[in-house]
Amino acid sequence: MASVAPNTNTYDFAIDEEFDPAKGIRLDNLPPFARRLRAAADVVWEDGYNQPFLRELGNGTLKQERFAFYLLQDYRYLADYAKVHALALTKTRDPEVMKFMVNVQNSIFSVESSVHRKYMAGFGVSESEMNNVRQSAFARAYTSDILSIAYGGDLLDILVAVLPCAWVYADYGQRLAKEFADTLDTNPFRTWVDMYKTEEFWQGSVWLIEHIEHMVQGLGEERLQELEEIFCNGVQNEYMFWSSAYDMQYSWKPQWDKAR
Ligand SMILES: Cc1ncc(C[n+]2csc(CCO)c2C)c(N)n1
Repeated sequence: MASVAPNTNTYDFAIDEEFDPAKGIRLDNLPPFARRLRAAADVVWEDGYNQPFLRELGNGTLKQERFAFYLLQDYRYLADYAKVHALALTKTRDPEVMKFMVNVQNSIFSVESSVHRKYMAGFGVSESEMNNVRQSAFARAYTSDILSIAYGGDLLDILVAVLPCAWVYADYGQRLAKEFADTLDTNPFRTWVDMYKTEEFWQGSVWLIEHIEHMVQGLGEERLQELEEIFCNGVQNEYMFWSSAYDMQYSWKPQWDKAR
């Protein structure tokens, strides 16, 4: 059996500390609403980092077929994530927000999905197989959620809905790089960790956190709770995306996988 490391607390997130604007937004220096979101999602967030998929990805023992399942689902996910940003662009006339949305779309097609394509080519999976993958129930639930928010919600809803994607990945990427620093050189998943651990990826979250923080000023508690719900749901979807890939499960119940 693959060795599973004990729960390691590599996260600097300090829930009680005051935000110091002079330091800028960092994983250990979050403004109030971001801290509220992070605290509300904490149990799922930590379970996510400690789940088998991430443990084994970190120590290099994750089975290739589980990683390939994940990448195929993720490749499709990325296309929908780009569409969410395209829709967000239609909800604003603020050039800075519009530019961010364009940059994310560009980064998906030029940076992120090229890492996916490289891994898949190494696994002998063709582009046409990648484009015709059967979407899992868990992946569909996630993309349906964010797409419905993008179609029906306002800009703030969308920023909060896409924040878990950016923030969870930057956080886990940085933590994995730190925790498994000694063995990363020979880890087959190193390219993946290297991509998400970068400052550039974290800056995407910083941008979102800053704008969300600004936009929630003066909003009532009911609206803040709605946003918290969107965020926590996203973090849960991130968790299930990995755990269902680990189980290579397409349907809500594994025994339904073969029924179609
Ligand atoms: C299920 C899933 N959730 C989040 C990401 C990470 N991610 C997707 S797009 C983007 C920002 C711009 O490239 C980031 C960080 C992923 N790959 N798959």
